[in-house]
Amino acid sequence: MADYKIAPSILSADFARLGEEVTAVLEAGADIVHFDVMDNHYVPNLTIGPLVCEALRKHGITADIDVHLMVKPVDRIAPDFAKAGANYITFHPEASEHIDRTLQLIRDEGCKSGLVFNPATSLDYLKYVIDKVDMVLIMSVNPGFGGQKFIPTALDKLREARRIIDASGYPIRLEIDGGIKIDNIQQVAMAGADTFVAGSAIFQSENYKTTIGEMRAELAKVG
Ligand SMILES: O=C(CO)[C@H](O)[C@H](O)COP(=O)(O)O
Repeated sequence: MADYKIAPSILSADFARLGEEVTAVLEAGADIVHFDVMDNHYVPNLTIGPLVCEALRKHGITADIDVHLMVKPVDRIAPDFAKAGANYITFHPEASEHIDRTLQLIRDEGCKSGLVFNPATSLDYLKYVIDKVDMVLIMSVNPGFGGQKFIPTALDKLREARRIIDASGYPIRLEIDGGIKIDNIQQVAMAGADTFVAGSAIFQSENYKTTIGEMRAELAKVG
């Protein structure tokens, strides 16, 4: 089977019990912690910052933390997340003044860097910086809120991103985020995704282990 990773988005967790919630999804079989950062400027919502990332590390979370920055500007805050224990830091190209510089800044801070593509954002942004990218994140909803419906045009974009990544020869992960459920995870894997962000589908389910197990069973059908 391909190296699939399931990344619960803590946006849908119970924030009053965040440490316990993250521990619970990891014990239930999740691979990566997806950490959504919103600034009420680039997106119309406000969430959490580096202090919370650091608190998760202090709580004993050792899994990779994948910080998705929905903030503008990017360069001022990215190093703070590196210091707080992030492993991946991804950002939206429209939110950075100098995309190449921001990617390099994240790598210089010791993290893996990535670009996030909104439903209407072209993958052209990848062309001249692909050597500095460790993750491509395709948004299958408009960013800002959990629990939205999957936008089907993301499937074509995933296929295009998969072609670009494979042609580049770089070991870049291809992540999908927004409206991912047990009943569509197989389809997005077939379109080329290898990393699956799921917020409401996991955190609003009765049993995290059963839900993650069912997601893995769907992925196993892809091979
Ligand atoms: O980045 C996000 C929203 O901007 C969230 O990660 C995403 O929407 C996950 O939530 P759900 O799985 O409930 O759609």
